Amino acid sequence: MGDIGMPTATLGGSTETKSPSRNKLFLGTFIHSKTLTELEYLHNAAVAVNSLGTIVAVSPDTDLAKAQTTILPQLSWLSEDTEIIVAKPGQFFFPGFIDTHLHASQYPNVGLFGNSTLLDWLNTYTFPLEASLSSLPKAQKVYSRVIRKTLSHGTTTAAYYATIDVPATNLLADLCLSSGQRALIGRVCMDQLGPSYYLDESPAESLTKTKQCIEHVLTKDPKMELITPIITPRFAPACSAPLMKELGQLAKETDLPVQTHISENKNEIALVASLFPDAGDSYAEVYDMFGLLTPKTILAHAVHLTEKEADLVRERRSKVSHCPCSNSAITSGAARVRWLLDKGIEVGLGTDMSGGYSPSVLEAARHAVLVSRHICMDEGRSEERDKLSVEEVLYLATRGGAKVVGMERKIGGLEVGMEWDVQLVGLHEVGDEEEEEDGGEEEGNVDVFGWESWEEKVAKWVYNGDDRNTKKVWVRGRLVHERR
Ligand SMILES: Nc1nc2[nH]cnc2c(=O)[nH]1
Ligand SMILES: [Zn+2]
Repeated sequence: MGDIGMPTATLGGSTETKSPSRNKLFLGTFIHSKTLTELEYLHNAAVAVNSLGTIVAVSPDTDLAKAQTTILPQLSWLSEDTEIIVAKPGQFFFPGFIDTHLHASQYPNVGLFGNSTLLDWLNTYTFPLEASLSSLPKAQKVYSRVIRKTLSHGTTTAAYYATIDVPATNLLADLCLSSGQRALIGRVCMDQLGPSYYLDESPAESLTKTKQCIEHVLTKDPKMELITPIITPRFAPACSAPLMKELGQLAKETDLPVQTHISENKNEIALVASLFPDAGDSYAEVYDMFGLLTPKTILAHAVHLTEKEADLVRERRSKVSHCPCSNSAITSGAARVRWLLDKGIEVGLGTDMSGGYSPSVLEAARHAVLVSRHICMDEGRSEERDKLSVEEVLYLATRGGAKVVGMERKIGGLEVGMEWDVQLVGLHEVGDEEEEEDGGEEEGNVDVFGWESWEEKVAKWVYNGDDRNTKKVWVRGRLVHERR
């Protein structure tokens, strides 16, 4: 595929992902998930990241002087060639968030959903906006902004839906490349249910256009170092059987990931049952019939799955993106995350903008905590373990998300061999006169008084933090956001 024929002065193409950068040494406190329930805290530690963005050393109890006499010689790095980044007291490095489900094209509509529910929300708010992004200047404006906004909230990897439009979808891929955000990019496939002005004309056309977008990404980032194409049947009601069959076949041939929605809303489920009577009232079975339940399939929502469906999802090793903000906003229901996890299904978090009202994975994490508490209350259960903890939702936002997008060996944690996709988080320490002279804006919403444990600081961040606490963000070792 060639270029898209519009002003793309900011686009860097494949060279961006390979641009030489310096070796870096990070010093300070590092926090990441050790297990689903446990965070690991490394204080006064040093992490060395090579010029390719890969972590090559993690050394606890190492200050700058020690790092200079131990780590750097071991790596044959010269001090003067190494960039040193030191976290201030109270700051900590944390893996970048992985948003396993969001619609880049819907970003202008965040917060706009009124009292709608899924099917009328799609017709009233969503399809008209998505269709309008066939205007490339408009797509450029929206996509540039959504990338900047999500990076500023610490999202280093995003599984994006674009629209049905090929040039605009390719533009989103180009902009992620030039901005340095790791992304899965999906052209939306839909050949039924939508309005006549926003539909693929036929299964064949949908397949051809999907292949064009895949080819575009593979031309720009042949090794999929930063961008991965993802096959994206919108959801079963919007895809004919022949289209889903073609897409299932494509997934098999290419071994690419797949993303779609499942069991989000009760009317949607009834619609699927009426459209696909052969699936025996099983939404999951519809996807399975067409080869779309693969180990690389991301299923957004899974709110109303039956026991049998969840078992099928587990058997196929497909993954679930939990989108609590969206499920509350458009009143879809409460997904039973503990139940999914107990079954052995991998779960990550999704903002699902703009069904979800916020670009922040941190917001999704705290909302996941609250939804899990509502599930306890609704079912009249009081078992502590039904509730998701701060540690658990941070796992879902990082390591869990990495498993959902199939990148658990690369991202989500801070081990040697992983890539440096990291955010530097800073909380406001009360009494820091210098900061108080800021006038408040940069202090953010989290006040730390000095007597909190690190576990308490992290909990305060999860419940009250926002983008003001995200001071810097790196992807593959490249600084992609800095709060000034
Ligand atoms: N939340 C959500 N669910 C969907 N189901 C089909 N399309 C969509 C969408 O754009 N958002
Ligand atoms: Zn969605």
